[in-house]
Amino acid sequence: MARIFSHYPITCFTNLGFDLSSSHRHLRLLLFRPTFITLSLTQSPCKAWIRRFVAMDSSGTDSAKEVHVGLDSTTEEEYATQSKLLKEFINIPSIDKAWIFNSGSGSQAMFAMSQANLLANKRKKFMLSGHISKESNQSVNFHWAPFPIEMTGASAFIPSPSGLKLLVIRNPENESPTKFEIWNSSQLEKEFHIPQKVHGSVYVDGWFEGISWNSDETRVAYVAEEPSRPKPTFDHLGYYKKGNSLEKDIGSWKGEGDWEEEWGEAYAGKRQPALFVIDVDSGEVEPIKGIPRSISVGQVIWSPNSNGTAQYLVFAGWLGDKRKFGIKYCYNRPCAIYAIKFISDEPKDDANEFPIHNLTKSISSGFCPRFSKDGKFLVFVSAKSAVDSGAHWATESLHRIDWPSDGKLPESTNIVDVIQVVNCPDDGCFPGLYVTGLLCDPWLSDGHSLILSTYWRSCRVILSVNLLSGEVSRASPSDSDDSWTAFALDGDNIVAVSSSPVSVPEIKYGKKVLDSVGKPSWQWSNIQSPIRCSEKVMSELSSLQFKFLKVPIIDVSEGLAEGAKKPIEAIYVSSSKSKENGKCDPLIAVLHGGPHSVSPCSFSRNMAYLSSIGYSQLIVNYRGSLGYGEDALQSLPGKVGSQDVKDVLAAVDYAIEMGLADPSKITVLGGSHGGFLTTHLIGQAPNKFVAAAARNPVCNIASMVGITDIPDWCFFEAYGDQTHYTEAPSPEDLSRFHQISPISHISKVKTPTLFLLGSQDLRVPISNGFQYVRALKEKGVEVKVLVFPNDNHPLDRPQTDYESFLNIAVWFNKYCKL
Ligand SMILES: CC(=O)N[C@@H](C)C(=O)N[C@@H](C)C(=O)O
Repeated sequence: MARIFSHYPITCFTNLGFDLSSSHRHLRLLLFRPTFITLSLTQSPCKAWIRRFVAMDSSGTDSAKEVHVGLDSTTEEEYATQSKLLKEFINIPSIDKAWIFNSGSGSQAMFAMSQANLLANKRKKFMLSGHISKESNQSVNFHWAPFPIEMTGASAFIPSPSGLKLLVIRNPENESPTKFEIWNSSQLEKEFHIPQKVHGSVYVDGWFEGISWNSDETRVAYVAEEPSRPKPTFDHLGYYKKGNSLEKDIGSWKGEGDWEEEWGEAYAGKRQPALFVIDVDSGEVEPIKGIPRSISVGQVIWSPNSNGTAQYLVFAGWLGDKRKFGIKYCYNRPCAIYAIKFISDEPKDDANEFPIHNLTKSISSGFCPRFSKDGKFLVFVSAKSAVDSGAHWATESLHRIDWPSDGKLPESTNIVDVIQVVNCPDDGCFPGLYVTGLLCDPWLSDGHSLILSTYWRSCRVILSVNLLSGEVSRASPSDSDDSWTAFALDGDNIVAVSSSPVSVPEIKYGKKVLDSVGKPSWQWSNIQSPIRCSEKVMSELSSLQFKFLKVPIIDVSEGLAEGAKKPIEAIYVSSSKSKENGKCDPLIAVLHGGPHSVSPCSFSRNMAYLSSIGYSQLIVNYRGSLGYGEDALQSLPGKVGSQDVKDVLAAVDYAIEMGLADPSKITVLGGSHGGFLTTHLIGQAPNKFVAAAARNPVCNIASMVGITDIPDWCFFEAYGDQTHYTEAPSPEDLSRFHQISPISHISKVKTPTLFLLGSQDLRVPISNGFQYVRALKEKGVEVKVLVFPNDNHPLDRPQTDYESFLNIAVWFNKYCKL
């Protein structure tokens, strides 16, 4: 729940959504079904809240505004109406993961899905399974189980390679033990409780996360928080007690001890990721020794278990010895693939540590290791372009190491390039690799081709990559404008999910076929969707359409690399209904963060909701975005606040010229670097936008640099190289940071702006937004601020997400007069 600059909660969420239908004298909060609480506004906390809310909902001083009670009845009515529609969109589930199991009678699919639970402010997790049958006419049918099964409370599900066992991990919310459950096809076989003194929560963050069964299904290797480190203890007199312990003891108290670096945003309070192996029969947990503490371990897998050869644990390791910068969204943190020998029956004492091998010494980044099915190759992704340049994300490469058949690792490994960084893709050609990870088992039956999902311009596509030849071919349909993600393989067939801004995620089944020269392609069939939306949502979506706009760039400055001179891409989403007098709907310019990220052409509940209430969208992938090759991406650093702003303005002007936007009804919305652009645009183009909404925006890099978890980002994006970085910025640095920040254009701003801020944000700390807000208030610009006390950078907890987009809708409606 948000705070609107006050200590009093303003909204009450129910399983029905949000209702603030009150008269001027009473605020009515709708609780579970028939229960209403009527709070008299003469009661002090509520009154104080209303007073502050009004103050921030308008410009200037707050003194005289207190006579009004928060919202007028029309606005309240609007919140009530909007909340009902938004709730229908928010209810749409997501498909998060999938597994395929093969048995004699065909394949069985299991889908992990989730849905917002507003009241609990969590996502409800559930599992839906189905039988895949291939009909004689080549069509494919999924026979779904009648109902999904709720799985809330489970942090991870990891089926064993044979599909006969399922490991369920339940991380605790407090200092309780972590639970490991081993299920067979009909019941719980074993349950182990791993106390905090052994390790903390298992990492299930999609970054360090790695949970891997060995081939004979007797052990699981995984990454978990190392045990708590002992803290200094003081007795009741305050005297230091020798021999620190972890135990709590009446009559003594714990100090804090030495501060330790953490991995920044999203990792606050998380202890160092370390490697463990559990024996699934006895429950015995073995911490893997011999890995220096300077390496944060992640993404562990087992090496092939060939007869008589040594078995290794292979993992990615990030160096965090000197300084840990924020790692979330930051692929530029140096990392390598390591291997350490695992010998289970050796006596485990410290003398028996095995050396750790760095397999990727010759390049600055290696992660996501995967062994080919026959164990001959080890494949991994590299973000060396990001590490070497300093961009937080850049075009990636894919590499291969031939794994020694005798299990003896050589002193130095030969790394073969499979996919190289693409600088300037030819039109319509592969633009380079942009993956966040690989499937657990990405292999086709030929043993040397793998399936992956990557950004390709504004779309996500599925590729097949031949590891031997480096040939890359598109497995998802090349004539589709939707975004496609591979979820699992059923032999050589692909189970995927596709979506677009105007269509909810759908499951697709791609059957591999060979052409006359033996080249594979995939024939795609629709699978009856497990995602059912309300009729209202379906009808709203059916009246929407989208297309790609190719927008010529306006500043072809000298020295610009070839790939940075090409038109940028924007996705235009609009209603397909024809308008009276050919009038345009109001438009939202939608700007992603990063800046080295991308807005893919895929479904977003919130954005679909905004479309359904009558907004067109112009989703701009300005230069610097992923998916367009390295030249375009690297053209932005050193020019942020200028080149990216010009690109967005070019896209908006292009939409106006094409008759797609009414210049008097254009709004702008963005978060983080997208919020940097939003606040830049209202300063640099003060007459262009009638309203703006900024989510955790970067407003002043000069004040952010000292407190963000990624100060290196500030230098890199400001100067375009890594040479200027220092922990102690000079006055010249600060002056440059100020000059390229939205705050330097504050005097020109007039656009009413909504701010959505998370108090726990370590990436763009809340003070950055506040400073800008206060400066706007000082000038009398209309602002509204929602603060989410328990949210960090993404503002994506269900209640926060819901309240944010409800307010964005009402805010934009106010200025676009819908
Ligand atoms: C690298 C990074 O986190 N940059 C932030 C300023 C930002 O824009 N973040 C992106 C990823 C976001 O969308 O939040």
